[in-house]
Amino acid sequence: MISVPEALAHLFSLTSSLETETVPLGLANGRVLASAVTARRDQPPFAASAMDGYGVGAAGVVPGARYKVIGEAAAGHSYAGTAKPGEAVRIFTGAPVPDGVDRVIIQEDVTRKGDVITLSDRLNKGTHIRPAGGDFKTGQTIEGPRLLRPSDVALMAAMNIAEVPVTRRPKVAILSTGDELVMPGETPNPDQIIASNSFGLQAMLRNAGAEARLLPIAKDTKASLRMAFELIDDADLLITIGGASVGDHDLVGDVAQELGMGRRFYKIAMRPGKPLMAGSMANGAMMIGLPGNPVSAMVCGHVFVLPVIRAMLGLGEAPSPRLTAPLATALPANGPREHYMRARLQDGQLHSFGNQDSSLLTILSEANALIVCPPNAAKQPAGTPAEFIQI
Ligand SMILES: Nc1nc2c(c(=O)[nH]1)N[C@H]1C(S)=C(S)[C@@H](COP(=O)(O)OP(=O)(O)OC[C@H]3O[C@@H](n4cnc5c(N)ncnc54)[C@H](O)[C@@H]3O)O[C@H]1N2
Ligand code: MOO
Repeated sequence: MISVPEALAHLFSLTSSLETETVPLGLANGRVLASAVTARRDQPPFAASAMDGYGVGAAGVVPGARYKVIGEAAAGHSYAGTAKPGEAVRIFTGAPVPDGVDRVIIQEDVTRKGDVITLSDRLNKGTHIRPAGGDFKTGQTIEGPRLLRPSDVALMAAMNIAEVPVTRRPKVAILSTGDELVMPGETPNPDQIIASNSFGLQAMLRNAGAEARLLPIAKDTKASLRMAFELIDDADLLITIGGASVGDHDLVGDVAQELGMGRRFYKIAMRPGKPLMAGSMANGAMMIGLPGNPVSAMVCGHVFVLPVIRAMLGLGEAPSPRLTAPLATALPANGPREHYMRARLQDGQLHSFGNQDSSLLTILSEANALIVCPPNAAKQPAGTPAEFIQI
C-alpha cells in the first residue's frame, strides 16, 4: 500500500493539461481562463459624476453661493458646453463631467428656484467625480489560469471582452460495475440495489468543470466489462466504480490490464478507499478505479479525482485544500491508514459521526467535512485542532 501523497504524485504524473478553446463571455462562468485577457478600454472612459446633483467649478464653492443652471448631463447624454464661474450643469450619476466642472454638489445640498440654485450652509465634502480610468485602463490584464467567477465575468464584460480563452473541459466517462446494480427509476430485483455513487461522482465532476457521462452499467463478467471499456471513446479520464477489491467477482483490474492498461498503483493506506487503482489505458486515457462502497468512491472523488481535474484544467497540482478546526468530541486512536472521517463543522467545531461505515450515504449527506486523521495517530481529546477537507 502507498500513502495518499504518493498516490497523488502518481496521479499528477499521469495527468496532461488540456487545450484551449474560446467561449462567448456568457458561458465563461465556472470555466478556467487559459491565458491573459486585456481591457480594450478605460473604465470609466470619461470623468463621471458619482451622484445626482449640480456640476460646478470647485473654486467658487462656498455655503450660500448661487449659480445659473445652463444645461443637463445624464448617463449616456453628455453636455457639450462649458460651465463658467457662476454657472452650473444639472448632472446625474454616471454622466460625463462637462468642461469647467470639477465638483458635483449633491442635490440634497441645493435649493433650486427656476434656473437658479443656492448652495446650503452645510455642504457635503468630496468632489463626487470618478476619474477616467479609475477602475481600469486600456491594456490592463486579467491573468490566467484562473477559475472564473461571476465577478470576473462582470469585469471582463466592462473590459469589452466578448470572447474568452478557456481550458477545454476534461471529458470523463464513469463506469459502474456489478450484477446487483440498476439505474434510479428502474425496478430492482430483490437482490439488487440502485447505482448511486456514479451519480454522485458525475455531479461532483460537473461542479468541478468536467464533462462527465455515465457508461451503461457493466455486469460482473469479463465480456461485459470489455464491452463497456470500448465505449470510452475520446474520454480523457475513465473512472470505474466497484470490482476493485479481491473477491472472485472483482474483475476491473484484470480486464483493464488485458486491454493494455499500464497500472501505476493499486491500494492506498487510507480509509475508506483502500482498493484504489490507477494507470493509463492503451489509447492514452487515464484510468482511476474507485472502490465500490458508496462513501469510499465519493471520498476518493474528493481526495484524488478533484485534484486531477483541477490539474487537467491547468489550476496546478495540489491536494484538496485542508482547513483546521477544533474537535467537538474526542477521536479514537487511528490504525496505519489515513482515516477520512465524516463530520459536521458547526459553530466552528468538528462534530464527527459515530458510525463511519463506508456504505452510509445518509451520513455522508449530513456531513460537510472530512476530518483527516493521520496514520497511527494517538487518541485525540475534544478541543484538539484537526485538519479537514470541506465537502
Ligand atoms: N476480503 C476482503 N474484502 C474486502 C476488502 C479486502 O481488503 N479484503 N476490501 C473492502 C473494501 S475496503 C472495500 S472499499 C470494498 C471495495 O470493493 P470493490 O471495489 O470490489 O466494490 P464492490 O465489491 O463491487 O462493491 C462494494 C459495495 O459497493 C456497492 N456498489 C458498487 N458499485 C456501486 C454503485 N455504483 N452504486 C452504489 N453501490 C455500489 C456494492 O453493491 C457493494 O455493496 O471491498 C471490501 N471487501
Ligand atoms: O476502503 Mo473501503 O474503501 O474501507 O470501504
